[in-house]
Amino acid sequence: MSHLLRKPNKKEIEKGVIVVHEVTSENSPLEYVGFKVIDLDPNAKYSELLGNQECCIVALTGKINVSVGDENFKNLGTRESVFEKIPTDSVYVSNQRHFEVEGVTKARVALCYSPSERQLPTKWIKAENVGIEHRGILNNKRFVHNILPDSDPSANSLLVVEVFTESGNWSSYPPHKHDRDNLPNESLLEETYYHEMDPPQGFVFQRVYTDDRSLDETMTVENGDVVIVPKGYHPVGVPDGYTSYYLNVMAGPKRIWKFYNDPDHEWILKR
Ligand SMILES: O=C[C@H](O)[C@@H](O)[C@H](O)CC(=O)O
Repeated sequence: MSHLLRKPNKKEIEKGVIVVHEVTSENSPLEYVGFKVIDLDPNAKYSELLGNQECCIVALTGKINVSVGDENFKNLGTRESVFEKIPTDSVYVSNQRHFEVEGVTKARVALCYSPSERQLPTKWIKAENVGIEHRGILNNKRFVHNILPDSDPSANSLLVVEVFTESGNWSSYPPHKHDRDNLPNESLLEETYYHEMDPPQGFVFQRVYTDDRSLDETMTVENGDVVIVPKGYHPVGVPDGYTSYYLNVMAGPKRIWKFYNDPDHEWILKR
């Protein structure tokens, strides 16, 4: 199995709190991006004191209460399944802050991390304020919920977006990369993909590759898997009959999303 592919690895760290994924700089090739998926039973609590990291808490499914210091956000979350295709609530938490997430219902929560040394205000990113963007034509159509885009100055280095790709379409396509700190042509952003499939027995193919093919991994990615993108192009193809969801976390030395398309495939944009 590719070293970039992570299957769910559930660990109950305390009653009703299950860590499904944990990607860190210690257990991955990533230096900037960290990522966790947590399942919470009703009334179960997960808490953390952040060091020099910021965190975006995404209510993937179910309802949660979030407290950050003396700020409390109640009944966050808008959906029982990501495939309701409606934006959800998130909370931005800055460095050196303590947060707690409590399950109101059974809930799945994504914790998206990146470096932060300049403490910023805690922010409830309300579902109704999440920008929706339709991209692509023909079989390259997908739509995006921009949870924490680079146009939102609420974070120091973190970018968070969720992407829906319908049956028979491709996304993160034409293949693009952002692995060079070379603005204005390209920014350097590491990335993680948290994937879900509808129906759940589905799969997508994701390739992660570099121009010199020193890295060239093509993965069969299933429901609940995580793909790590330290560098390179990273297209996703969705088989007929299935809908793909993924949550992207990106971070790097500069909080700008400027990607570079693979010249071999950029022609498809000119159809
Ligand atoms: O770089 C960002 C990720 O590859 C995805 O968020 C991608 O941009 C989604 C898409 O536009 O197809």
